[in-house]
Amino acid sequence: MDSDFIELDGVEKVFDVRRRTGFLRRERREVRAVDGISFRVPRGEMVGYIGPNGAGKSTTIKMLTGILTPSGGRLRVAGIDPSRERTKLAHRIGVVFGQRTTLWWDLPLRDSYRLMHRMYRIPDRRFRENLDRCVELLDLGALLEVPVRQLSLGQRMRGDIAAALLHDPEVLYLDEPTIGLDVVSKAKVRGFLRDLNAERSTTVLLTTHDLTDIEQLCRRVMVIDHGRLVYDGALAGLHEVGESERTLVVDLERELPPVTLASDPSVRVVRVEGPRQWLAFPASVSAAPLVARLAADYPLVDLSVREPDIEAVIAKMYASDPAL
Ligand SMILES: Nc1ncnc2c1ncn2[C@@H]1O[C@H](COP(=O)(O)OP(=O)(O)OP(=O)(O)O)[C@@H](O)[C@H]1O
Repeated sequence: MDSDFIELDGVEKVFDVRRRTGFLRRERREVRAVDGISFRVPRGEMVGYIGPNGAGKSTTIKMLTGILTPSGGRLRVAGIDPSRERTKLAHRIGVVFGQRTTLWWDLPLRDSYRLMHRMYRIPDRRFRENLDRCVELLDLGALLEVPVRQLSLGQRMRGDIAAALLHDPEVLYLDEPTIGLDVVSKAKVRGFLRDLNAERSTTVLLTTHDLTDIEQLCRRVMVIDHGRLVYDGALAGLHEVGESERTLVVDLERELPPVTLASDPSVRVVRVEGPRQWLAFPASVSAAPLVARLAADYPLVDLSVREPDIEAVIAKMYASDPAL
């Protein structure tokens, strides 16, 4: 069905790992990196795909691009079997790996884009339009003549996202697109992805360790752990299952005793350092009314909200449901 753009049914990937255990002895071991995963992503949806280190996220993305062949199960992207028709699929997908670049290190950005223009055989007009749009929205104008190796991480990431979009892919796989970026660059990248999804209905699968990425971009999140899908639903639901907490970090005008919100007993001060206090509250609760009440009762100078980390949320999910 066309509306299900990505389809996985019982997909598995088993790696055969050989380890030296003695002078002539080798031990063979199977690593089940992906262990029977099924899900569907309709066209135009933006989905978070999260999990702890080694959970199987990159292996799934590599199977979705056709770099790896599944050991079992059925997988289709736009009706195509990625590992059998990798080249055909390449024209319809874009991939961004936050920790690696697809750009040519010694070439200016513009030359990398020219090479992609040829490689993907993008019609001239489409290439120019897409490049102009990315340059404008990702603020790349001043960077086009700069060799990639001289770009900052945030600039390089924006350059990589543009590179992945020059051929108008229908689906974009993003692996840690905001890793190591400062707050301003993160906001720029997130804003761009939101607009892209709204304007072009690009399907996006987003892997990240930053739950704020998910919160700001995805209505649906899938959690993978030990190669299995352990959650598929709204981020708020994940917080409820995991009983996770967010932290409000407030800077007061002066040192004060731990703040109290009589109307909200679920808020607890967990740390105090001079005029700075850390308040934990259930992640499923909106921060805005808490901030309003605090601002009414206390002399606030500054504040920020910290998301729980994914590992903590998943650990709590296990604690609350031993069947997992
Ligand atoms: N080529 C390979 N050969 C053997 N084992 C592998 C290979 N690639 C991945 N694995 C193993 O498969 C498991 C899943 O790895 P994967 O890279 O998919 O995890 P991940 O969720 O992307 O982790 P991270 O967040 O650390 O990137 C890990 O145990 C990893 O060691």
